[in-house]
Amino acid sequence: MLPKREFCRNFCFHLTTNSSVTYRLMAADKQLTPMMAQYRRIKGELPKDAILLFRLGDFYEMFFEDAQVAAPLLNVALTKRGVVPMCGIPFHAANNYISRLLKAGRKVAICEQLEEARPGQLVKRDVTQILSPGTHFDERMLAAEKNNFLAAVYGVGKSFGLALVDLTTGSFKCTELETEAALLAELERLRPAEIILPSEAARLHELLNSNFPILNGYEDWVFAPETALFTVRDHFKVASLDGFGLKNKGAATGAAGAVLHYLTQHLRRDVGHLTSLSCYQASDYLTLDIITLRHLEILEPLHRDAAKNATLYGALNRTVTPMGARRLRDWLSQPLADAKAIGCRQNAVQTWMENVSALEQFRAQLTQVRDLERTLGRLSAGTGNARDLAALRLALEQVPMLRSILAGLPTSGAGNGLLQEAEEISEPSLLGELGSQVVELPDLIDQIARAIADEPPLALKEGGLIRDGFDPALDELRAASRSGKDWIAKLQQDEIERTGISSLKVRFNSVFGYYIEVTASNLSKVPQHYIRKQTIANGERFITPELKEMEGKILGAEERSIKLEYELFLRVREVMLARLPEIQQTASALAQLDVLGSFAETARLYSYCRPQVGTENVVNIRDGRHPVLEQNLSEERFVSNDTQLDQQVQVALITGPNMAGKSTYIRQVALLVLLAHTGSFIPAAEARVDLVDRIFTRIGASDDLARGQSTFMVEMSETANILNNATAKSLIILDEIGRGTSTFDGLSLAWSIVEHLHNQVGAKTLFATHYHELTELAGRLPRIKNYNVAVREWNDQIVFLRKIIEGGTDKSYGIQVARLAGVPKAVIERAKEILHNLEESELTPEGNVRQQARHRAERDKLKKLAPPPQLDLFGG
Ligand SMILES: Nc1ncnc2c1ncn2[C@@H]1O[C@H](COP(=O)(O)OP(=O)(O)OP(=O)(O)O)[C@@H](O)[C@H]1O
Repeated sequence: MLPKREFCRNFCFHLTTNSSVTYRLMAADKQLTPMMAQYRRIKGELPKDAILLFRLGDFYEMFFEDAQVAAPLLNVALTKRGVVPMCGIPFHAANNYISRLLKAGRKVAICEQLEEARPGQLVKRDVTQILSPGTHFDERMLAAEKNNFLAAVYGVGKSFGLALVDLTTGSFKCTELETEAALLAELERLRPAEIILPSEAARLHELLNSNFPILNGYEDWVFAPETALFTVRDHFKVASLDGFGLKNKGAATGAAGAVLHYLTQHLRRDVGHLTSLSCYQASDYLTLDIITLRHLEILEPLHRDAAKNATLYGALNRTVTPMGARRLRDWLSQPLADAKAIGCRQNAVQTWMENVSALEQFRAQLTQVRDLERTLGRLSAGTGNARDLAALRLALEQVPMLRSILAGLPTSGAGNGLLQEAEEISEPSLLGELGSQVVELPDLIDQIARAIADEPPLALKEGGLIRDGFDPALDELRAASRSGKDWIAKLQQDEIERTGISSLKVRFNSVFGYYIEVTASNLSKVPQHYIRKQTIANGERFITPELKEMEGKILGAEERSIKLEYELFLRVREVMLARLPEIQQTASALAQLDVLGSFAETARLYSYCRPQVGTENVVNIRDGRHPVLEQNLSEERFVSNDTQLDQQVQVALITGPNMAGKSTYIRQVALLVLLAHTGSFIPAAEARVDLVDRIFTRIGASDDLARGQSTFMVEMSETANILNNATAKSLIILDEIGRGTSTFDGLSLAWSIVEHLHNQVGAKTLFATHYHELTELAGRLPRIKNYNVAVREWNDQIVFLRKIIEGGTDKSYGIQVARLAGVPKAVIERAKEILHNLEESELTPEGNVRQQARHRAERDKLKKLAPPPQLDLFGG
């Protein structure tokens, strides 16, 4: 017998072709074989860029261009039949291969056989799923703690509409962004797995192309607000979108409509579980631009090989469910801009910290809820199985206890005197509010408990899903099958007695069904009415008419009971779907409670404090620590530092040796300010962090060679962005501005940037620099203060104290650091010699003294100068 694949190939090509003129036959529709005509029809109805996996027996086959594209991606052989290129993948390992195609950014259409194959007849086939990178449910590609967003972007005038759908969780949201930079930052934050945009929107394509991998042009008319309005209204069955906050938001409506259209029409997906649409506004949140998101390493480390927890998210994440982890990422990358909302979260964290045993109990219980959002996503999108129903039940069973723990907490979390704004004391309790959104569903739990077996299998069509006693018809079928099996078991005993063959066995396999097996030495005793079916190495197999009759009964009953089980599963699923909005609301509330609990747990473990949050432009931190570094330092203990930015000190200039801790310190301040805006407590002894409107960072040197920008160009573009967009409410951290060019150019730029920030912008600024000359500025401008990172010199060596102290410094200790780094002794000694000469005078190319120290004279002149003009730095 041919292996199945060969059989299929011969079969299909027997129908398809028997000569090398296949391609011509394919091209003329009327001459196509029935199967190829079927293939053509199905392929013709699909999105052009989808690769069609066409089920043929135990394989999925790809033909023509699909095969040519897929074979190298899948690393399978590209073969030919006639002139038709083809390749195939085994059905049982298809998921692995499909993942590879999705990872490569392709869409995959899966065409199944809808009936048993019968030789000589065309099998019914149709597409059951079209998958794309932003719309699949493949666990191997999904990260539990990350959303898998499909995004749609639509530009109207200067605004951009952005809509996001995560099919795996049922999350659907949209917003409008006013600038390209804001759009890029939001996309960077959310990192969609796939983005659709109008095909003709050339500028948008250009803008997104270099930053985001999977962009798909989609029909322009679908984005038009009038069409989109209709699509969204139709999906939610509402007359107006005002209730979603979409009034007068053409760009957001366009994007939301397009994403729905793409899912339902292009990918033919069921989106019934997108039960709500939330429209959010950038102004509700602290603005973090793309550079800040990356450089502060909020969600992802800058360097791929960095430890996983080397991010703010990694250091803060103590959530106990994946949905909590996803929500935490959201909160950290989208800090709040409203003191009241921040106060509500702080109250919740504080309540937990004051009720630690309740917190522990709550978190232990919450663990059992697992990924309720994704369980719901799978069930409602039709990919879920009975195990998902069992998981849903387990999650819902935790609800009464979770609610009762919440109910036992004091209603107000405030009251330790740290709060600055008295009105926050009367805020409604966020814990109470979230608790009221967690819904108990005893009927549904009961229904699942009665219906679904304790440990159901993964497969839905092999039985074993439904409990005995749930459905009388199923019980009857099972009884029939069981009694048949008892009859067969008894038959073996009876036949042994009747024939005297003690080794006689009644067995079953999927090819022959039930049969009687007799070993070679006993064949002479086989009765006349046994019908020989097969000879095997050590004996023979027989059937009898009565055995076959009973087999028919058993198999019939089994087949029907499996079918019925599947129907019953679908019925229970329907019951669940009727409660979908309540369960989604419960999941969302539990995700938030998980984050609040995680904030409390981190605060408790690392002694965080509750920052006061006001509106007067003050940042005053006592004994602040870097949240990530403090958890990751193995050799040193983290040294805490203070920060004071207010009406008196607007710009803090931080000098100090290499390696002393300048960058760490300024990043730490930015992270603590950010963290305070999320409602989390922060690693400090005491803190007041007033609201800021944006956090800007200019850190580190990175080339953007892909876009043809040099290190210095990148540095200056980032600086320009800051100077053009910062306000008096912003926080800016600048690390070594000007380093990328010649000393004098760099110093001049740094000098005038600081002046501009001080005189024109008024933003709170931390400026770490190696230009000691800049410390002169503190004497000239009122709100600039010098700090340096203390070191102790000892026998020509330095000890880093990591303490930020007031005052400037004029030594870099670069040579000492070079020695610590292992630079050869001879080089170090020569460097010292050159340094000495430099300090005294200018050098010849050989490193010898040439003339008197002009440098020093210039500095002295500078010191004597009366208050600015600013360009006098190197004048004269
Ligand atoms: N407060 C601190 N407590 C303990 N260790 C610290 C502290 N601050 C910094 N460090 C350690 O010192 C190292 C160097 O710090 P950092 O990169 O901030 O120095 P830097 O002054 O910016 O150096 P450079 O000027 O060479 O860029 C950090 O990687 C960290 O391990």
